[in-house]
Amino acid sequence: MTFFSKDKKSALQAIETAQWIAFAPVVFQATRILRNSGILLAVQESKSAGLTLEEIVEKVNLPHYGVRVLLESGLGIGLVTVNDQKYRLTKTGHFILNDELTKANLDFIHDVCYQGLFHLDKSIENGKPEGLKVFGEWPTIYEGLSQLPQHVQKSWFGFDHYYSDTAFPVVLPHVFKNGTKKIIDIGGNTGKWAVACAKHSADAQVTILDLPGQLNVAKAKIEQLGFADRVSFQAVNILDETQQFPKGHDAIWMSQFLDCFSDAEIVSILKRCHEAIDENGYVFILETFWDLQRFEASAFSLQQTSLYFTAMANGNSQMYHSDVFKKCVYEAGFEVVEQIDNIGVSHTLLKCKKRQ
Ligand SMILES: C[S@@+](CC[C@H](N)C(=O)[O-])C[C@H]1O[C@@H](n2cnc3c(N)ncnc32)[C@H](O)[C@@H]1O
Repeated sequence: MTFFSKDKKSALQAIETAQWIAFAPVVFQATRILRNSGILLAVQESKSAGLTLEEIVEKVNLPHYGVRVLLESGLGIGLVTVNDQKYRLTKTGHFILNDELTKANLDFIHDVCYQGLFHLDKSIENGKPEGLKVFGEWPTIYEGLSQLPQHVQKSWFGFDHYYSDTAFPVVLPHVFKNGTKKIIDIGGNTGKWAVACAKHSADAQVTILDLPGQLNVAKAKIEQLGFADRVSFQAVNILDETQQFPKGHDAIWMSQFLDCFSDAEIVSILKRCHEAIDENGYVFILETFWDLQRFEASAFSLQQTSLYFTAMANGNSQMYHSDVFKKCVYEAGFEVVEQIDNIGVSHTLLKCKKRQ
């Protein structure tokens, strides 16, 4: 990984970046409103002809002053250009408007994180998600997930599913290639992986472990899709170390799950996986590691996502560096026998076996 080993900016670029940081919340909110108000869409639809300020005001039905300040902000941000008083969309404006990844990230940051991030300093000091109190009094966001306001849930799931959805089809053949039939899915959430397994293999049997609130959602979905005879459920709070995992399964699957826990908690969970699985069993871990990304922008996104865990989720977990994570895998008694990088948007699959 060479992304972060050099200071690549000139002094001029550096002071410019410093201003982007100083004004980051303004840039963020102006961009969001330019998108949501229909201003960027109107400019996009005008194609190369472009639109004047007055024409945009007419199309979006907002005050002249408001549209003017937003468009001028959009010029500085680089979302639009202006020539002969006509505004046109830039490439960045195009991605803000049309790119699904950008939409998932932007909505997640606004709806789930924005207000709570004000408490990041206290979260760091206390090791607790102090920002979560903007939504309610839960120890972690996971206990509150099914009770969050509808639009917050929508953005949380939109973010979570955007990343895992693209990875699941790629990893299914790897998980099933050794004759795997019975799988435990820890942190199975809405049951997406269980459904994908049931569709992929007629023999697949999945046991979903999750908090009770999430299991209710998963159960309803699995029944609706007609897979109730292939999927079973066990309510657990994984942080309760006395709770053991069911035995007699070929594999344990954890996707975007262990990043919800601290280093010590990951070791504890994996040790219980070690007890539950026999010598020939595998533990499959699907994770996003910031040091294993192809693009600097992906590493950046994951590094910043870590602070969602700090301020909003649980105060002690993150998107890990793969070295830190693999140390936990080793400490729990496993070795990584296969590693597949660059799956979906940004995932790595770790296939782990008990160490001899
Ligand atoms: C980020 S989601 C991952 C969902 C899914 N595996 C995927 O790949 O999209 C994390 C899941 O872990 C569950 N979880 C978090 N803390 C937990 C706990 N203490 N005990 C059991 N499950 C927990 C959450 O309820 C949620 O379903």
